[in-house]
Amino acid sequence: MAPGVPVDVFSTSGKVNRGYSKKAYVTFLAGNGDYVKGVVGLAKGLRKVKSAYPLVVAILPDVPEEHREILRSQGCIVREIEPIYPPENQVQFAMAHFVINYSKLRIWNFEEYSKMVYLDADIQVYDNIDHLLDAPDGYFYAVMDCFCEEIWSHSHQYSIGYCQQCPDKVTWPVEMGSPPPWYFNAGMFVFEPSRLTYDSLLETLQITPPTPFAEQDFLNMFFQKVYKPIPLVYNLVLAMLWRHPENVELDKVKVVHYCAAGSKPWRYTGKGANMDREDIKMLVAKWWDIYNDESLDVNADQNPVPEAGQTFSSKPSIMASLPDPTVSYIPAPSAA
Ligand SMILES: O=c1ccn([C@@H]2O[C@H](COP(=O)(O)OP(=O)(O)O[C@H]3O[C@H](CO)[C@H](O)[C@H](O)[C@H]3O)[C@@H](O)[C@H]2O)c(=O)[nH]1
Ligand SMILES: O[C@H]1[C@H](O)[C@@H](O)[C@H](O)[C@@H](O)[C@H]1O
Repeated sequence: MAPGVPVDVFSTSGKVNRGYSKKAYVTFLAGNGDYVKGVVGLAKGLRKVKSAYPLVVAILPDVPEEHREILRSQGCIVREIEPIYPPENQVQFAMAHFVINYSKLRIWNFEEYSKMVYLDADIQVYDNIDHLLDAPDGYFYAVMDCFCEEIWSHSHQYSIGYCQQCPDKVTWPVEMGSPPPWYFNAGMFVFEPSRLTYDSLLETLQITPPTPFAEQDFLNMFFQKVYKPIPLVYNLVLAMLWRHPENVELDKVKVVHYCAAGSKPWRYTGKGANMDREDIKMLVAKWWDIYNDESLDVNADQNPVPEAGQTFSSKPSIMASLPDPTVSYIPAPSAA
């Protein structure tokens, strides 16, 4: 199969899943801010699509007990993890708000699970995707990213207008060598926890300079050889709606990633570039329908779901101790 062509995960002739098979979804939560709402929404979304697997929440120590209790009452398995930082004195090279995401690497240590689907807290699942947990072992499955938003302005791709979503529109200049490897968005991926991989990830991180998209760049580099792109219905990065509408069939999308600036449903005001689009308004309303649906609560009468508009401090306390970026970014290894 040509590289970069999303695979049908069931027809792949890779290694077959064997052995014990405890499987789960996993997400990540840091700080005492409002991302807990995202996790609550996700837990309810998974319940709505009748997922057969639990949602594990890997939380940093700065998540308050009150929020942990909200998650437990929503049926989540709460697992505290220690933060991971990139090598000392180099945090200023990553985008400050993404540095905390290196901690996601701890989920490779959840060895009691044979396979997991990782989902960011700003993701919602609108269709059952349990079948991803039956994909052949030995690969890292994720959806290819789009380089067209300004947040990519540090990259060569952005500067020449190249995007892997439409590689024939602006082709990769021959004088720049081979085109960069396929690059995935790390808000959603399918992986196998493993102590060996975990140790190797942490060791490699120690000798890898941080880059703008933090763990996302790092995972792209680390799993480059075993990466299998899967169709974008498994992680619709919202910018695809206005950057590559020809690639999107919205009614078929199973997983929506509210990662575009201003699109987090629980912070959505309608202001900002593209935020007044009808499709965005519809997707934000769809997220709220699930979040507010009391029939999806585990114990509807005992559930302290945060109220809409409830205020939270927005910066994880662990990040408060990190310096803001002061120097220009090192381009990502595989996105540069
Ligand atoms: O205060 C915070 C900030 C982030 N998060 C967690 O970290 C995830 C990623 O953060 P954002 O959703 O704010 O960022 P993006 O969606 O823009 O992030 C994208 O780029 C990041 C680069 O670090 C990661 O790879 C991430 O998975 C990918 O979707 C969140 O969903 C959430 O699970 C928190 O819990 N609290
Ligand atoms: O990989 C990046 C990252 O996830 C950003 O946070 C998001 O805003 C971009 O759209 C995406 O391309």
